[in-house]
Amino acid sequence: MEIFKYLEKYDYEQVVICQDKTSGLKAIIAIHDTTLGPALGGTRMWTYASEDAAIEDALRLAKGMTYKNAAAGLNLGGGKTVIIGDPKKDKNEEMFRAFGRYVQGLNGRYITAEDVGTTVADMDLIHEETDYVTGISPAFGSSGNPSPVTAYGVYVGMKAAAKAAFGTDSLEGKVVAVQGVGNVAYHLCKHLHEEGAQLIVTDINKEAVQRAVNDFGAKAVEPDEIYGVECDIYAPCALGATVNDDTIPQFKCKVIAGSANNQLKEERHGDIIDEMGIVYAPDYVINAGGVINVADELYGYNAERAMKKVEGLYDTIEKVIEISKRDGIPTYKAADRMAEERIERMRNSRSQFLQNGHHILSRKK
Ligand SMILES: NC(=O)C1=CN([C@@H]2O[C@H](COP(=O)(O)OP(=O)(O)OC[C@H]3O[C@@H](n4cnc5c(N)ncnc54)[C@H](O)[C@@H]3O)[C@@H](O)[C@H]2O)C=CC1
Ligand SMILES: CC(C)CC(=O)C(=O)O
Repeated sequence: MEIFKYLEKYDYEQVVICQDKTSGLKAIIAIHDTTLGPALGGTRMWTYASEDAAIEDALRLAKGMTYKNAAAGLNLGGGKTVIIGDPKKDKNEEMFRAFGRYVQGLNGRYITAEDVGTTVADMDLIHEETDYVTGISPAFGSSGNPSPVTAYGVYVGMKAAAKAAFGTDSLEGKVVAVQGVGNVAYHLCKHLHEEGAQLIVTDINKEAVQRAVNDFGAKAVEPDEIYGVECDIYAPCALGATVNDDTIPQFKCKVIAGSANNQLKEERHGDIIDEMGIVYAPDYVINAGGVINVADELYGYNAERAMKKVEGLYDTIEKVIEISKRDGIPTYKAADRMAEERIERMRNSRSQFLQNGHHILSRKK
């Protein structure tokens, strides 16, 4: 990968490569844009096919966080970390402590949290080395695992998308095909089941599938069958890029709304599904519940306040759909426009000199 060419193309600020031989830590912290504030985004631990694939994932996810935080109205920029390794086998205490020291070294430019493959316990270890970590144990006055809150945000956002597609936001009787029934999707399935939706689920983890079958009466299908099942809504809740040239011709859904980051393999796939009349709830808008929740910790965590903001994702999805209709553009472009406009407004807003302790004047005292 020609890294500087890529960084320049999408205007990244910084990439930190972290290595700690003793613990086996190999991590990439990507900071995309801090116009709105410090970069907040989770840490993913995953086995990547190559180092290039890991770097590319970190970069794509970090940029997604810039847009997610901006669209969610947070005063935060976008960043993300990937740790290369198998979260089931390769974790150790020293690894997360070593990573915590790298985060501390960035002195608040980047704040981390959970993502795929990392847990509250991992965040607690990072917290031993730095305060720039969220989603730590509630015992520390923190918000804990963001997944149930992300799931609630996806649920309300799905209802808003359903309203645009079916004329009602009721999900009773709707068939929802859920790909990946992990941390977020298990809770999503619970909300959907309670509202009377019918669930079709898949996962590469057979136990996860069985749990959804037992708890919610879901119908299980094989991983490669999920795209073509008869359903009203496809909810991608595993990894990214599942809306692509191979899957689109199989889709029978009228709505795509799920928690996965980077659902469109390429932007043109967002154009194709739009032409097919599928209502797409842009990934980084609908899955912002978790980051909204952990970001609240920066003000002193208040669960009620955070949930109120997460409920607002219904209106945000409606707004994106409105912009899409008004401007005749696909929803993914409408979301980008909304996020970019906010960043631009803040970048261009008048700045007045403030004595903030960092200016040369403060050294004169
Ligand atoms: N946890 C959170 O609060 C947030 C998560 N997200 C995104 O939502 C997605 C899910 O996150 P989590 O539930 O936390 O992760 P998770 O790791 O708990 O769940 C993902 C599930 O997908 C399954 N999976 C992986 N590849 C698959 C495939 N090819 N076919 C079927 N199943 C497959 C895994 O076995 C796992 O059960 C990720 O893309 C994540 O980045 C986004 C925002 C916040
Ligand atoms: C708290 C998080 C789950 C933030 C994040 O990394 C994300 O929303 O993808």
